[in-house]
Amino acid sequence: MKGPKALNAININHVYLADKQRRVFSLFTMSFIAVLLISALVVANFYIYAPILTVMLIVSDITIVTCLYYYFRTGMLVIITSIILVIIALLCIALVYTGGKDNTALYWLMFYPVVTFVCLGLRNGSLLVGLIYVSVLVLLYGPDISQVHYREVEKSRFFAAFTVLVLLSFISEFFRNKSHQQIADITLLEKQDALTDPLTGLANRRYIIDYVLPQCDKNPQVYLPMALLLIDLDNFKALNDSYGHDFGDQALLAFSDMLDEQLRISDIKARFGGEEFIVLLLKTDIEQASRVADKVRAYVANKAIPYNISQSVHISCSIGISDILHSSQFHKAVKQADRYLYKAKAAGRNQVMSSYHAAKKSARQT
Ligand SMILES: Nc1nc2c(ncn2[C@@H]2O[C@H](COP(=O)(O)OP(=O)(O)OP(=O)(O)O)[C@@H](O)[C@H]2O)c(=O)[nH]1
Repeated sequence: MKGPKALNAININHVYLADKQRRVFSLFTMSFIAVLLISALVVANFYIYAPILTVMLIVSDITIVTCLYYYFRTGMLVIITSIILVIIALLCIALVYTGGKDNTALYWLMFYPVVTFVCLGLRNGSLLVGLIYVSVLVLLYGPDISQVHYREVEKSRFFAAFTVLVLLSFISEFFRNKSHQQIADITLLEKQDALTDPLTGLANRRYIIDYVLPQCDKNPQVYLPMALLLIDLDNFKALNDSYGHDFGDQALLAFSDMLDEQLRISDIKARFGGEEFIVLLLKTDIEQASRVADKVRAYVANKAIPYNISQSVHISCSIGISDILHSSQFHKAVKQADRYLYKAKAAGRNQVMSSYHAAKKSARQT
């Protein structure tokens, strides 16, 4: 069995969108509380705090609100969250330096690791939490530069509690992130499975209906005009009867490789069922598609498929072509291509039939 090579377009954006919503919601909740607290600090302690700290608090408030405004305009979640959390980290460090109101600064730090891991994830969160952890460690136990002196017992109790909190926040984010990734992987695999032919790894009918046509509707300039090739392997029953069902499977696999070898990566190749395939040639008209189909037909007919060490087998295919000028024409186009395919079979198989071939034939006759 081959991998789902044709299905790169499948995405699981909804899984990532849910995670983004979680982060956005956390960012706004955190920012709302931060702005409220900072404003309350400014108002309540206007005469107590040093003017520099008051100015810092006001500037921080304004910067946080401006950042949120820019998030609405640009959607740059990680950068804006990082800026806001750096501002809050600097404020926390300044609070520890000054002691805050009645030396309560250390208590406010307790929120920081939880909020930072939730909003920024494991990697960026670890950087910022590490920064604040080291800064506070230096302020409390390093050179005596702080404006306040915390009691030894207060410092050691704070550090024990803070360290446990940092570790728990890290562990919980680590496992949340891991399970989120596993859910994303499983969702992607399930989605690919549902849209893939298990034998050839090509797309299936559902992929065309559920993915290609809606995409074609959204971005017609990328897809249209589109040519539809309905391809059926010739005398496949006889091949199965002569060489066995396993070799029949091998021939289907070899045929899907031939499609890959002959067509562009951007062309959509799907197994429609049994020994019938559909190829959608993007931005291709009937004349170009007829040439491509002739090339594929000749290639398939000439390529030998090894049966055993001494023997190989040739297969052939018949192709009917139609064109699609709007995604709504798909089902009609399949029926039209099927009519041409029937003509190709009736004309002796190993043939391509399309309106272009029909026009050429009648031009030759006149
Ligand atoms: N090995 C194998 N055979 C399959 C598979 N799917 C369908 N078939 C066989 O393909 C054969 C198709 O036979 P028919 O529909 O009579 O067509 P045909 O023999 O190719 O004849 P024409 O299409 O008229 O050239 C059937 O015998 C199916 O059993 C598959 O996945 N593997």
